[in-house]
Order: sequence, then C-alpha cells, then structure tokens
Amino acid sequence: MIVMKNVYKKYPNGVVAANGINIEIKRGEFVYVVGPSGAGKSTFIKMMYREEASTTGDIIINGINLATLRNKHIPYLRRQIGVVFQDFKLLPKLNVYENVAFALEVIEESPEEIREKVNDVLALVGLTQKARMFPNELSGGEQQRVSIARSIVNVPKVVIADEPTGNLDPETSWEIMRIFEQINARGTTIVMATHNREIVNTIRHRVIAVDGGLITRDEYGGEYGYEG
Ligand SMILES: Nc1ncnc2c1ncn2[C@@H]1O[C@H](COP(=O)(O)OP(=O)(O)OP(=O)(O)O)[C@@H](O)[C@H]1O
Repeated sequence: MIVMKNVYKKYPNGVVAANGINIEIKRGEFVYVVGPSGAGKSTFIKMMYREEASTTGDIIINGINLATLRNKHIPYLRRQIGVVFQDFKLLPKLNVYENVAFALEVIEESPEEIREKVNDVLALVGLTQKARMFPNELSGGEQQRVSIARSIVNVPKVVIADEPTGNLDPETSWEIMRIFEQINARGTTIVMATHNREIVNTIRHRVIAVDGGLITRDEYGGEYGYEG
C-alpha cells in the first residue's frame, strides 16, 4: 500500500533529508513516525503525498508510482490520501460545514452526496452542533476535529498526519487520538509524525524512528525512545 525503495531527498540548499529510505506499510496499519527535530520526519511524510518529490528512489502509494506521476495527476493522488496538519489549515472565511464540504465540491459531487457525507463525518468527530460556526469561534481541539473530518470525507485509504496534537493540550490530544483510532478501526491506514511520547508509549502501534534521513528503528508496539 505504501512502499519506499531507496528514497533519497536532497533539498536545493544541499540538506539531505532522506538518505536511502526503504519501508513498506500495509493497508490498515497505524504507524507513528518519531525522531528528533530535523530528523526528516516531515520530509518522509511530505513525500508520501507529493508535497515534496524524492530526488531518487521509488515511492508507491496505492499502486501509484510517484516517481513517474505527472503533475496533472497529483489531484488524483491527493484524493486517495487525507492530510492533517499541526496548525489545522482551515479556511477562515468558511464555516465548519463548508470547510469539510469544500474537499468534495472541488471534485464535483452532487449536493445530496455532499450533504450526506459531510454530515456523516461531522457526526463522527462530534461536531454536528457546530457545523455553522467559523474556525475562529472554535477551540484548537475542535479545529483539529474539523481538519480530521475534512481529511476523511473522501474516504481515503490513507490518512497522513504531521504532528496533529502538537498545538493541543494533553486532554484534547487524547480526544484527537481516539478519533484517529476510530478511523483506523474502519480500515484506514494512518501514518502520524509525532513528538508525543505519552501517546506513543500508551496507544501502542508500529513505531518508525527516523534520524539523519534514515530509518533507525522499526518496531511493532515500539517505544518512543527519544528525549523531548
Ligand atoms: N524546504 C526545505 N528546504 C531546505 N531544507 C529543508 C526543507 N525542509 C526541511 N529541510 C531540512 O531537512 C531536514 C529535515 O527536516 P524535516 O522538516 O523533515 O524534519 P522533522 O524531523 O520533521 O523536524 P521537526 O520535528 O522539527 O518538524 C532539516 O535539516 C531541515 O532543515
């Protein structure tokens, strides 16, 4: 489902952020990506949704080879992958419902389909009552719920999350994790970069540790194993 073969990434400034990564992530897995700041975690996951292209090596997502993917087909890839960010990235002028619906409208779904799908995901993240509110009227945890709803409304096979609890207090972080657990229980693959030791060591999943652009550890049910 996600395969990387000898993936190497050098940024234009000369920094090598991936230095020969080989990995296979199967459908339905939940994977944490951990490692010190600057280790290459974001680069690793940005390459999965083609925010960054690899310099050399193959990346295959759901059978799509990103090395040969033409730019005009990137939207097709993105529809198969939901992405959740630390800073939510909601559209401030759209309300909760519209932020989630937007992901569907751009691919020309019918109004009935949009309504049903958006209402379903808002119920899943517990925001039915706040559908008409705007991002600046919501707490950080609620904003992250909207962004998770947006990421899954297309029913992607993979959800990639880059530090999704990084801006949230501990209690809210656990609530957000419960939602990711639910999404994973429905069969969606989750790849999550995180600095949250408590979470990694409590809700056990596969742990991929990255350092210096290399995978230094890959264990099912592994420990966080880093300071900070
Ligand atoms: N767009 C870019 N241009 C140049 N260098 C970059 C770029 N993005 C990241 N880097 C460099 O690549 C290396 C890996 O960065 P990356 O953001 O992948 O690390 P990270 O493990 O996600 O770090 P953090 O935990 O601090 O978010 C760092 O040395 C960083 O400075």
